[in-house]
Amino acid sequence: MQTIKHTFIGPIRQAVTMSNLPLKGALKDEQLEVISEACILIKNDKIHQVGNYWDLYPEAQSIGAEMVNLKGDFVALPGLIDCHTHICFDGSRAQDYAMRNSGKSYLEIAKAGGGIWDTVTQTRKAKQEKLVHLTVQRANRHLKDGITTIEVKSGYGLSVAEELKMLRAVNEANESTYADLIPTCLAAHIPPKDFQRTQRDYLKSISDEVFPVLKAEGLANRIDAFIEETAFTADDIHSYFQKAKEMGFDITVHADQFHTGGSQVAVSFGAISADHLEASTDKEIALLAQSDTIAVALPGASMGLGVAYTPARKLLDACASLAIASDWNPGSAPMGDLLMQAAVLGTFKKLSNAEILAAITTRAAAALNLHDRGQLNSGMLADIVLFPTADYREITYQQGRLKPSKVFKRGIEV
Ligand SMILES: N=CN[C@@H](CCC(=O)O)C(=O)O
Repeated sequence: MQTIKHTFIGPIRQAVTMSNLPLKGALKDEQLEVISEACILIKNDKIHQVGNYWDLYPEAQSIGAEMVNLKGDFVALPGLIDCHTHICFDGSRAQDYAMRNSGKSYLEIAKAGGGIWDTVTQTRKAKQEKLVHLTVQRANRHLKDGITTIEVKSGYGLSVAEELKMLRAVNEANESTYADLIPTCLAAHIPPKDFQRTQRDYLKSISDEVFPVLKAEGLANRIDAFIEETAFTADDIHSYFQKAKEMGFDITVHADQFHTGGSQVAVSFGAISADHLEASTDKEIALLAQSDTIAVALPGASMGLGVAYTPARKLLDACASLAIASDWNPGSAPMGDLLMQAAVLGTFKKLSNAEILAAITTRAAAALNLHDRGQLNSGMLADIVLFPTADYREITYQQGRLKPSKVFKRGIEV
């Protein structure tokens, strides 16, 4: 028989539940549900109740809940969610960064054989155990920052064996960190330079030989592709995505990073999300807004490359859904600080607190097709972050410098 454990956290000056918000469109801070003098009662790994501290205190005591008595002011948010990362990699691209800062563009470096291919070379040399270790280290750094769910892409393997090595490493890493790692197969990152036949032949080898293993071993439910000049065209990807859909995978797309075209592919395949969108124009914004595909802004890539931010304000005003992710990777986004990047995007694109916080909680959960997290609500996973402040607005105001003092993952303080 399973033992039941209750945990009672409080008093919390403000619990920002992120509940009852629309999935799409602009949000105002007044739409946030903020419970003052709040508490959270946890039952095993789930939230049992969120309410007033004094109302729930007697019940918590009577059922013998473990009391987490908070001293001082705290704001509670649902565990943050980073819905786009590439944290499974080996090596550094400090050299690329210096080259970019001295005038070479990301695409020029890629065309000259550097960029993503450089990381592929270094990641292929690493043993699976080393990738597990590096991924766990990075995931734990994120966890300290309050990020309890982290999507992790492959895409630095680019062969049947190496892509599987990466995805097995991500799954193994998931066993060694409290954070939940959500693996995505990005074998369609760029065409591998050492594959002797056509790009379509390469994609066919992945869909024939990798997709069935992903299903059989439960390694990933998500298939991603980079639609770009130096990567794959809409035509290249058509049968690849069709096969992925037939097999029941969720689709996500690296879209409109430098040139448009990717978001059209994402919408036509009913992708869960279209990520990047720095180059999206009004046409792509309208397309995304009319679809169920979530737009994911990656401000860390804009900062890493020194290019324009995703038109987040326009997307929200057009009634698209917007998530924000760190894109943490060794090339375009080496910083990996989700909260800082989301807050800064907010200042440049005039986003409300509600829009920024929804983009890294409930809307980010939707971008991963996860419906059990992202809100402080009965029945949701007990993924909870406590920031040492009395006013939730301090979290974005301090632009990432205010770090959580306590993080709970599935009811356990980590
Ligand atoms: N744009 C393509 N992929 C990654 C960058 C990966 C890299 O540069 O290593 C991104 O999401 O930004």
